[in-house]
Amino acid sequence: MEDNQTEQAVTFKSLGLNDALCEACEKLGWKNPSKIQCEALPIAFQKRDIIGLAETGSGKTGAFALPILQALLATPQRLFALVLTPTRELAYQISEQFEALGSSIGVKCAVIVGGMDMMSQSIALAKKPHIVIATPGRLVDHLENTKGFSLRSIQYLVMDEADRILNMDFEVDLDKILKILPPSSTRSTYLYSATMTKKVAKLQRASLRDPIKIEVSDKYATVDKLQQTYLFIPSKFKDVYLVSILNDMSGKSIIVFASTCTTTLRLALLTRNLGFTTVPLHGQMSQTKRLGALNKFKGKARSILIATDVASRGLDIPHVDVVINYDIPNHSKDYIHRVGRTARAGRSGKSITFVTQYDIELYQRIEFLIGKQLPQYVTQEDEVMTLLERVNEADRQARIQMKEIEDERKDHRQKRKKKEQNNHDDIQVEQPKKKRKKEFNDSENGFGVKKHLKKKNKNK
Ligand SMILES: Nc1ncnc2c1ncn2[C@@H]1O[C@H](COP(=O)(O)OP(=O)(O)OP(=O)(O)O)[C@@H](O)[C@H]1O
Repeated sequence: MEDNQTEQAVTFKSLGLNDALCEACEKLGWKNPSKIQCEALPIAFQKRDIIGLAETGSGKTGAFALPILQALLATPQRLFALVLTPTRELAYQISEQFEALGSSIGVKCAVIVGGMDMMSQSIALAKKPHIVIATPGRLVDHLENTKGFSLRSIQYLVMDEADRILNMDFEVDLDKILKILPPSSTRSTYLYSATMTKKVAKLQRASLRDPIKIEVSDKYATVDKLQQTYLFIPSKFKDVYLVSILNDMSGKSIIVFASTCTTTLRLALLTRNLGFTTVPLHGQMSQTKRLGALNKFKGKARSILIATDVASRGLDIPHVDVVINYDIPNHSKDYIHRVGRTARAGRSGKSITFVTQYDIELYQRIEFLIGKQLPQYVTQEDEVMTLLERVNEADRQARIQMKEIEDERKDHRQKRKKKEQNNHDDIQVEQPKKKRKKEFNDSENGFGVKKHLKKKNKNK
């Protein structure tokens, strides 16, 4: 983490971290603490509440995980800390980091997120892990329905991506969680994000106890090593420009952000029809498919990830070279998180934001938020336009594929409904056991695309 390292003199040890954890940092290749870690660790060791604001990819996870692990080692206790995150993928990632840092002290984590089996999560909770990492909705489900599960003993509460967690859409769940936690006077609370709300009322909901605010960079700064650009194009040519840029950047790892699940799927199909190795990630996919897609991208089996904002916060995939905002984000703060998926931990990266005739106001808000004007991404329009026909054809195919996938889904839903109805009618009569139909949602698209393509090829 070149840029985030402070002077050689500051080491994890000199900040007061114990030997086991210093060794764990070394094993991860963390030679020196990052700026946010330098600031946060001593304050956390004094048991103070923290509001931590630092740029994307600057090591905030370590800044809250290390003091929690150090305290756990001093006073071992089950159900010691709760970490709340807005997305499921981020919960898994945080758990991996806790486990990597805490491997020598045998720390046990449980990830409690939606879309995964409740029963196996209940079993994991019954084993009383040290750290629970959860998305708010599923945690509330367990608090209400899993017998014997309580968080009354936790000593630490972390809200990662805190401004998002404190947003309206998590309000009801968060209030329920806060009500059953021990009072703030008997626990430490940490709020971390790259963008923090200034609204005092929102922060008060987290019921912090005289918190110390740590800001290691200018407000809402984007990373220096990130080369940000925009591209002003007519809305109708977004696809062809996207394909042209993907062509130019072949071999690089790229995340493309789109605003809806439908566009994400369409772009994934369109680009695949043109031979790119693309994988989509959006909220309408099953959780298993979401994790599968992400792992393919992380493992470099796919070079392009096309995603909605489920991937905009927190995901740490060091090899991402480029972020393309195909659709401009509706909230300017999301821009900071999206482009922060590249240029992490001192590496460099590029971002290109498409700005159409409809996006000018939103774009100006982004420039205002980051406090700078960005240069235009340079392209040769005539060269780009040579691709137009092929891109339009790939799009036409993609739309047909989407329609067929949707029809297949509807058909599947109807069959399932009918089956349920039959089972209900014949409740007294034992049904012959049918072989369970292969899960419909069985491709990495989450919409059975592969199956559909196979069938099509057969018909050819
Ligand atoms: N002291 C360190 N030295 C070197 N690398 C580090 C250090 N601390 C963390 N890292 C690495 O930096 C990367 C980014 O860390 P992390 O995911 O915690 O960033 P973040 O600040 O939470 O970013 P975001 O705002 O996007 O969530 C990770 O790969 C992590 O392993």
